[in-house]
Parts: sequence; structure tokens; C-alpha cells
Amino acid sequence: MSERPSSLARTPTAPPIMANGHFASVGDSDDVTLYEHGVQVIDGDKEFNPNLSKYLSLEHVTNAGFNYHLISVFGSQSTGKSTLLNHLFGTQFSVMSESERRQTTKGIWLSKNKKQSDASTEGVRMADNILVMDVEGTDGRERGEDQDFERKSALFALATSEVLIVNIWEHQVGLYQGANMGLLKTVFEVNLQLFLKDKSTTHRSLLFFVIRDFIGTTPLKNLQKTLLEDLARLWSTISKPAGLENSTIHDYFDFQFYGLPHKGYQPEQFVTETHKLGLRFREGHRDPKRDPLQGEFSDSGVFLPEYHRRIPADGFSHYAEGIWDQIVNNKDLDLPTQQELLAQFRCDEILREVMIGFDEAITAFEDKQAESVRLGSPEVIGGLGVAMRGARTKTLKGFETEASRYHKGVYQRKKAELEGKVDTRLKALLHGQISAAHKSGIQDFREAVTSAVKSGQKKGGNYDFAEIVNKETKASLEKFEEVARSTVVEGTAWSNYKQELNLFEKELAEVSGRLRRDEMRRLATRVERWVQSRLGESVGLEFNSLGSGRAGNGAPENGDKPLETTFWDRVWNVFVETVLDAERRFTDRASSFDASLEEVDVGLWRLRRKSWGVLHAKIEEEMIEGNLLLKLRENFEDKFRYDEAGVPRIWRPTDDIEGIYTRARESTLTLIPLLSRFRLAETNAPPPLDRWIGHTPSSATPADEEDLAPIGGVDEDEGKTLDEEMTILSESKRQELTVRFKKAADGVYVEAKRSAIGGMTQVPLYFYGLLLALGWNEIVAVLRNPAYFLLLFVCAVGAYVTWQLNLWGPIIKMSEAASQQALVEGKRRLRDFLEQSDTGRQAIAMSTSDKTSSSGKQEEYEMSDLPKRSSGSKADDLDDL
Ligand SMILES: Nc1nc2c(ncn2[C@@H]2O[C@H](COP(=O)(O)OP(=O)(O)OP(=O)(O)O)[C@@H](O)[C@H]2O)c(=O)[nH]1
Repeated sequence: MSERPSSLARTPTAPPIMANGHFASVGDSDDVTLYEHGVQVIDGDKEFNPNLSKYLSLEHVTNAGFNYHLISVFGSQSTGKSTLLNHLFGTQFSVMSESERRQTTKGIWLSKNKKQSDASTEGVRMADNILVMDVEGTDGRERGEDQDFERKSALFALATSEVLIVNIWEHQVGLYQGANMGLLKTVFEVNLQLFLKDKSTTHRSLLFFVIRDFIGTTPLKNLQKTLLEDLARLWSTISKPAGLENSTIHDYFDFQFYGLPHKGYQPEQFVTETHKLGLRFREGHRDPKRDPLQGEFSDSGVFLPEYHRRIPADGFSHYAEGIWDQIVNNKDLDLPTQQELLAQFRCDEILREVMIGFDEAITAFEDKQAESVRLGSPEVIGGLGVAMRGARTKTLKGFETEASRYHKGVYQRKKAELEGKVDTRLKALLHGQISAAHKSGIQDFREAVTSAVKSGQKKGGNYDFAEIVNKETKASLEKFEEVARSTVVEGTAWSNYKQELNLFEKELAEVSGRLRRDEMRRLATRVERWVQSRLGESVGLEFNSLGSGRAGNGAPENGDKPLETTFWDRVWNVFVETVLDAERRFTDRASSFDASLEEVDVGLWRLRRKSWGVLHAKIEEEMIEGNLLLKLRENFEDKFRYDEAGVPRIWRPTDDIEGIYTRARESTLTLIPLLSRFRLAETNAPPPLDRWIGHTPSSATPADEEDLAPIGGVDEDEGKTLDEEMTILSESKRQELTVRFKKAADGVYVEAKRSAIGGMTQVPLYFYGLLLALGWNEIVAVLRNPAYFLLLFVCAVGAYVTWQLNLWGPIIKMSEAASQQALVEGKRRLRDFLEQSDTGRQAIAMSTSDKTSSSGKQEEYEMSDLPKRSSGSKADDLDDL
């Protein structure tokens, strides 16, 4: 290529200017000074220079969009075309040396206008970015008969340029070859082909005839007229496509003419005129309504929008290359297709460019989101919405700015493609963000409700669960909506979070349902504990009543029925009352949870079942052999040891101990069958447990039934009948109990009998006679001795006086108290003494253990050693619930 001095320098005819590096500038360096002669777009060997785009970007044309103009110059070889352009635009196209007459410009060169605005014309708007193409001269001896290149270059110039300067000498006007009529005929023909296919816009071009060496003898108007007549004739000779037979040359071309004086003979005028002409190109303002053929146009501008080929500057080099490729390969030049191809190419390029910016803005967020998902703790990313909206707007706007200048159809398609790409990624980010908000929202909600409940419990349990749930649900929904709203990209169909919001709301409801169930469970547990405590106390009292003879509720035995016969009725009543109370409390509290009727039903049903379990366990505890035996003994003792008035009996040998014993024993023995079955006295049947507990509610879940023990008569399928459920003591247990009770009663009987016999022991009378006979000597000795007699007499008088004064009682009491005190003090001193010596301590230990073991052995039979029951445990207060 030409930018290496190469192709042109290699040709034997290459001028020295090529060898001295003028052409070497192109493409090898980015330094704009190396492009002082412009860039060779097409070299002499018809090769296209791929560095054209580099030149345009160095000249700051690439980003100009449509704000640039392209002018080509045509004309015979060595007619001063390059000279003309250099004067008009300050370019530095190579010019033939005066001494030689040979081809200078090979191929097609392009340079940007280098002339700035004059001081005098300041304020006048300069035409933007004028690019000029210096086309190899026609009719040159170097190409000879080969007119291929000049036709191809004409076609290329027409496809790209707005204005074609036709450079002719005045004396050439009227000639055919000299006036380039052959070339112009080709231009007209290809113009018809080129722009016929693209009917979307009206393409016009300006043919600007610059008449060189214009003397002025023939007025310019006459020359203009001659040329136009020639051109009209030429137009009529070309074959036109169907439908355009009647078209005129003016349908496609505008014309302007300008005469320039001889450069050699009138150098000053030449400079002045080229300067004026240059200003028309650079600063002239063209009124599109003014017909340049009719009116004055010497001061008129040149460019009209309709001349523009509508190729954005950044796509120009690619477009030009495509066009040239078609031309050089003799393919049908189809401009719309080329424009479409260009649009596709450029839109793809622009799309890639804008996607780089998009990646920079978004990838970090995508990575962060992916990382948090990978770690299993999705996180709401701050500032995501702003970044998403900003990146999307910037990307689409950037694409629109650059790509909208290209073929509309392609642009729309590519825009949709870009939107698809951008939106797919943004949508994924939005979903990620919403899903993170969902997960963290649910977690936060659960934690908030739990901690509010806990703090409520700490403050004494006075909290409203439903209120907490409602408050936290509202807060969670607001937070979720805030995240979603701040992340959505307005104006996009996919930026919709309604469905996700519904899902979130649904899950919140599920979680609150679960939390409520947990809360209800906790409530149920508390109520059950309360029931357990109350039943433990009340049922314990009823069992104690068996021994005390008074009802557990404190009511004395009434005459109608023996207390024992209504025992189970009382237990059942206590149970029913307690459970009804618990149910009422449970229902009150559960309703404050906003629990559904079904949930409350299940809770109550569980409560009844559990309460029955508690009662059953309590009864079983009371009915263990030791406890029951104790109750029976107490009952027996009550009847045996006390009379009808409740006064303790002192047994005398004359009493009917056997009779009383037998009645008391038989009465107590009737208790055993009574206690062995839970039956109500009225109906003589078990209580209606199945009816009372009720059927399993349909809304009960397997989890609700999991921890419930089967109940006979209620859970029929468990194979245990109500009768079995209500049987407290088996037959064998009853018999065993009867035997043991009888033994214990016998023990009491024996003790009573023994105490009755012990009460009748006396000192026999003969013992007094014997005492007199044996002590007669001592009596006589005392009576005969005056001292003894006197002492006896004084004692007798003292005793008589004491008796008279009724002081014997106090004296005896005082002496008893004194002796008692002396005994206690003596014992204490002895213990202290023993504790201070080792042997003494051992002796104490041995005596204590002996005492314990001997009392254990006697426990079953010695009524006095039986442990006394506590009247009942302290019940928890249900108000604590
Ligand atoms: N008579 C006359 N000669 C001119 C004029 N302008 C330039 N020349 C001379 O014409 C010769 C060719 O000038 P170029 O500008 O190189 O001509 P060109 O048409 O660009 O030549 P190629 O690029 O080889 O086709 C030079 O020697 C110029 O001095 C003019 O207005 N009148």
C-alpha cells in the first residue's frame, strides 16, 4: 500500500515526491504531521488503504457523525486539480513540477480542509470537516487506453461525495474528451443505477465546474450554457431504466460554475479568485430555494443536506472500503445493501463498545451477588438500583447516539438485541436482589417476632402476639417493597415485582402461622402445667379425704351417702372444673393470637387429652401400693380408734374390741373394689370420656397427634376399651392389697388389745399385810424414839397444813418441772461430753443407725410410725400464663 512508499515508489514512473517520504506517512505512524499530503485512499494498483479510519480519527473527524462534507475533484491529468484543491482548502496534495509534464496523482487521495476562517469572516459558521478527494486525472498517457480506473474512481467518488468538482480548461469547453464528457456520461449512467435502488431518499449531487484559465472574453454564462447543453445532450443519449425515460439531468444533479484566471499569467487574480471560491466552500451559506442557474450564485454556498450520503463519519472508512470492494470486483454496486452491511458492522461495533461500559458498571454487582448466593447468605446490595438504571440509560443512550445514524432497520434490530442483552442481566440482578430481600426479610421477620415475644415474656407475659405479628408483617412488607422499588428499572416490562411481593406476603403469612402454632404450643404447655398443678393438689386432697373422713373440698360427710361412694364423682368434678377453667383461659389467650377457630379447636382438644393424661397419671401415683395402703390404714384407724363423735377410744377389757375391729375392717375393705374402678356413683358407669374429649378435629396435623398417648375408649383403634382405661387396680393387685391391709389392721388390733389388758394391772392386798409384818420393828423403833417421833409429828402437821391450804398440787408440779429441767440439762451435758471424745461419737452414730433401720422395718406394721402426708403441693398460679 501507498503508506509504505512502496506501491507508488516501486513504479518506474513514481515521482521523486513519492520517494522522499510524502506517501510513507500514511498508516505507519499516528503522528498527524506525517499525513501532510493527506492519505491515499486507493493506490495506483486499486488497493484500498485500511488506515483511512486512522487518518480520520487523527483528524478528529470520526466522531463528527454527519457533520462532515466530502468533495471530489475530476478532470484530465495535469490540469491543475491538485493545485486548485491546495489553494481552496490549504491541502498539500502533490503537484507536478513545472518542468515536467507527467502524472502526479496516482489513485485517490484524501485530505481534510486545512484552511481556517479569515479574521474578516469571523462569526460566520464554517462548514464542518470538509474532506477533499483528489482523484487521479483522466486521459493520462500513463494509463493509455485503459479507462477502467477512471470509471471506477468516478463511481467511487459519486457513491461517497456530495460535490464533484469538474476541472476543465476554458478552451476545453465544447470538446468531448477534453471536457471529460465520456467520464461524465459514465457518471450519469452509474448515478441512475446507484440511486435507483435506494428510493427512500432523493439523492442529488452537485457538479461544480471550475473553468481554468478563464480569460473572460466569453462570458461565464455563455460557457455555462454551452456546458449545460452538452450535458443535456449527453443525458438524452444514455439508456435509462424503465420509468425514468423522461427524467432530466436536473432531477439528479445541481450545477455550479466558476471561472478561474490563469495561474501563470495572472497569479494575483488567481490567488484572489481561489480564495473567494474557497470561502464559498467553507463559509458560504446556500439557500436551497434559490436556483443557482437562474440567480446570482457567485457568493452562494455549496452544500445542501440532500447531497449528503448519510454515512456517519465513524463508519465512513468501512463503507468506503465496502463500496470500493464492490466496484473493483465489478459487482453491482448496491448502495442500500452496502449501507445495511455498514450499519450491521458498525452497530455491532458500537454495541460491543457500549457493552464494555455496561460490564464495568455492572459486573462488580453481579460478582457480589453470585458470591453471596454461593455463601448461602443472599445479601441486599446497596446502590444496585441506581447503578442498574444508570448503566442501562448510559448504555442505550450511547448506542442510540452512535448507531441511530445508520440504517434504521438495522439500528432498530441491534437496539433490540442490545436491550435484550442488557435487560437479561439486569433482570437477573433484580431477581437476585428481590430474592435476597425475600430471604433476609423472612429471617428478620422471624427474629423480630421471636425477640418481641421474648421481651414481652420478660415483662410479665402481657403482650399481644397478633399485634406483634401484624406490626412486623407490615414492617417487613414495607422494607421488601422499598428494596424492590429502589431496584426496579422504570419503563421496562420486566421490572415488575408484584408477583414476588405476593409470594413474600404469602411466606410471611406461613411463617407467622408457624410462629403462632409454636406460641400456641407454648401456651398449651403452660396451661397443661397449670392443670397438672391444680389437679395434683385437688385430686391429692380427695385421696387424703379417704383417710380423714372429710371431703377433699372441705365439705363434711353428709348423712345421705357415705363419703367413699362419691369419691370418683368428686374427682371427676374436680377434673372437669379444672379443665373447663383451663379451656376458658386457653381460648381467651389464643384468640388474642389471632388464631383461627380450627387452631383453637385443635388446641382445646389437645388440652383435654393431655389433662386426662395428667389426671390418669395422678391417680396412678396415688394408687401405688404404699400410698393406697396408707390411705386404707388411715381410713381403718379412723373407724377403729375413734368413736362416732370422733373421740379417741381408751380400750378397757370390757370393750367389744373384736366387734369394732371387724366392722371397721370390713368397712375399709369395701373401699378397695370402689377405688379399683373409676365409676360415677349416679350412673354406676365410667364417666363419658369419649364424649367429653371429643373426636380428633379435622384440622389436626400429624404433628399435633404425635406426642399424645392413646386413651382407651377414645382412640378405639388402639384396641383399649373405656372400661380398661377406667380400671385403676387389677384383680391381683386388689387381692394383694387386701392381704396387706388385713395384716396391718391385725397389728392395730393387737396393739389395742394389749393396751386394754395393760390398764387392769393392780397391787395385790396381801402385799400390804406383808409390808406391815416385815416393817413392824421399824415402825415401833420410830414411835419409841422421841426424836423420830417428833420429826414424824412435825412432818404430819406440815403435810396436814399443806393439804389444808391445797398446796400439794403446785408443789408436785414444781418438783416435776425441776426434775424435768434437771434431766434435760443432764442429757445435754452428757452429749457434750460424749461428742468431745471419739468413742462417744462412735457410740452416737451406732445408736442413730440402729434406730433408723429398726424404724424402717417396722414401717409397715406400726401405725404410729407411718409418715404423714403433706396436704398437697403448692399449685402454680395460672394467672402467670
Ligand atoms: N495553465 C495553467 N497551468 C496550471 C494551472 N494550475 C496549475 N498549473 C500547472 O499545471 C501543472 C499540473 O498541476 P497539477 O496540480 O499537478 O495538476 P493535476 O491535474 O493535479 O495533475 P495530476 O495529478 O497528475 O492529474 C503544474 O505544473 C501546474 O503548475 C492553471 O491554472 N493554469
